[in-house]
Amino acid sequence: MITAATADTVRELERRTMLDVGDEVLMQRAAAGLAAAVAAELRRCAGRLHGTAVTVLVGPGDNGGDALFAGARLAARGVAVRAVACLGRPHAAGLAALLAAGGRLEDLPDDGRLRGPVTLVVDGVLGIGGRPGLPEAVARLAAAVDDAGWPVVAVDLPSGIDADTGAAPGAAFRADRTVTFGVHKPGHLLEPARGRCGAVDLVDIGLQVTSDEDGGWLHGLEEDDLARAWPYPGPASDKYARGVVGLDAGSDEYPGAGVLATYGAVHAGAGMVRFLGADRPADLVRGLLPNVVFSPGRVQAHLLGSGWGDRPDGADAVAAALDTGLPAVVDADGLRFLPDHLPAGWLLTPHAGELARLLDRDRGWVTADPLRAVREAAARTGATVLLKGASQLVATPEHGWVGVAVPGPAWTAQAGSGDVLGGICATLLAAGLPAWQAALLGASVQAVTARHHPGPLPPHALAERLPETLGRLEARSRALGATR
Ligand SMILES: NC(=O)C1=CN([C@@H]2O[C@H](COP(=O)(O)OP(=O)(O)OC[C@H]3O[C@@H](n4cnc5c(N)ncnc54)[C@H](OP(=O)(O)O)[C@@H]3O)[C@@H](O)[C@H]2O)[C@@H](O)CC1
Ligand SMILES: [K+]
Repeated sequence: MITAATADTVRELERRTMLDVGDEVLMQRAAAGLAAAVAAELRRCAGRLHGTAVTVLVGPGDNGGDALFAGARLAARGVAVRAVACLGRPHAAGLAALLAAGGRLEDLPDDGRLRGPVTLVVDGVLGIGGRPGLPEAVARLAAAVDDAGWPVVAVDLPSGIDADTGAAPGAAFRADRTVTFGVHKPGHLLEPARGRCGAVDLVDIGLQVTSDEDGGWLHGLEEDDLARAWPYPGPASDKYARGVVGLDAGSDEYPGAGVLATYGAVHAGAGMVRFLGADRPADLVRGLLPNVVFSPGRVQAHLLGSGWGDRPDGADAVAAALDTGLPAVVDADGLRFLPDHLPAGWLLTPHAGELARLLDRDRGWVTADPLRAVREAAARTGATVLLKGASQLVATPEHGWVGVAVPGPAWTAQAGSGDVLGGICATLLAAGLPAWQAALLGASVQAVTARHHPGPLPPHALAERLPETLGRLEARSRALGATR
């Protein structure tokens, strides 16, 4: 699990730690970790440290201070280090340390082009104190560094991104490796910023990262977390332990959504699937999946809404499902028929456009800060909300942190993926998982399956590969259990 905290929370953690150790110590710890990471990167790309040339781009704050102190450590080991002052006046003590170690300082060239030998670039322009975007001259430099193809190590985060939201609304650096300190930031987990970070190293600087009760925290699932948490059936599991799902998805106009949701539920390991939707999708499902049942009866969770279109009795169907007291997934068209308040055991699975409609906002408001949007949706509806997209976020009234599913390849963003995902999540609800966990595991298992298969695969074909993924994850969970 990757834990991330917003800039304000990080500053509070730092403030508390500084009371114990003093303010210089944290920066020296950060610089030592950064220098070690840059040295490892130099060995990887040049095979040595001595005789390599590192250009350290620095801004006016402590992010530049980290970079300058790290540069001093590298200079002391035979690396030719020059700092380029990109914004304002560089951190005084850091600059003094670099100059004393034999490094030098240059101004930002007017044309944004770096001259002289460059083995690697360190981006220490802006850190958590940075506003998103870069002044024009620095933006030109970032583009030139990108074009030149030099390896880039970012200090804390690639300058120009928004640390707290993962947005990159203007120019920003692109790193091969990002070295962060104490705790990850949301920008390391959330697209599009995540895509600019490269590999992320976390350096321990002694912050006490204990509380995750307030609203500033994110937890990013990794594949091993998914392997540990998936509810694999045991030898004694009957169909009710594995979960009986009632699917009311698809319509005569959009039958495919019903078929895809059923593929998701069946291949995620539902004990039994009752298909309770319209006739046309029911006929298609009957022809494809003979294990599905079509009569009403006992279920443990509902799926409503995928492919409903303009269904006249949509509100009645949602109200009837609420009356059962069972958990439910509400997807797509079903989201238009919600009452004012829902239980936290209900899971809403909108994409950005649907979430915007749900909150009476425009889509841009959601995409500018998906974290804020998913939190607001959970608070307003009372339900758990999975916001689908490049980063899949889960917020619930049950706790303050937001979950981020394992990221998948971009090709999974295709029509029908959400229908399959609805079926997977409904199966996990039926197996007894809380809605937030069903959402995180469901979105993650779909992403992990896609990661392990060369795509693009159509959503039903990806669903058919879920059992293979689950087999691999179960073996992994046994291996993890054995080494615990
Ligand atoms: N705190 C700690 O204990 C530790 C912190 N550590 C390190 O400190 C980093 C945070 O340092 P920081 O707070 O000094 O902020 P940082 O991002 O370097 O620069 C802010 C300056 O940039 C300016 N500015 C901002 N945006 C701009 C823009 N778009 N365009 C132009 N200018 C812009 C801004 O100007 P202003 O907002 O005042 O106008 C201000 O002058 C953190 O990421 C980590 O690396 C580690 O050492 C571990 C211990
Ligand atoms: K940076």
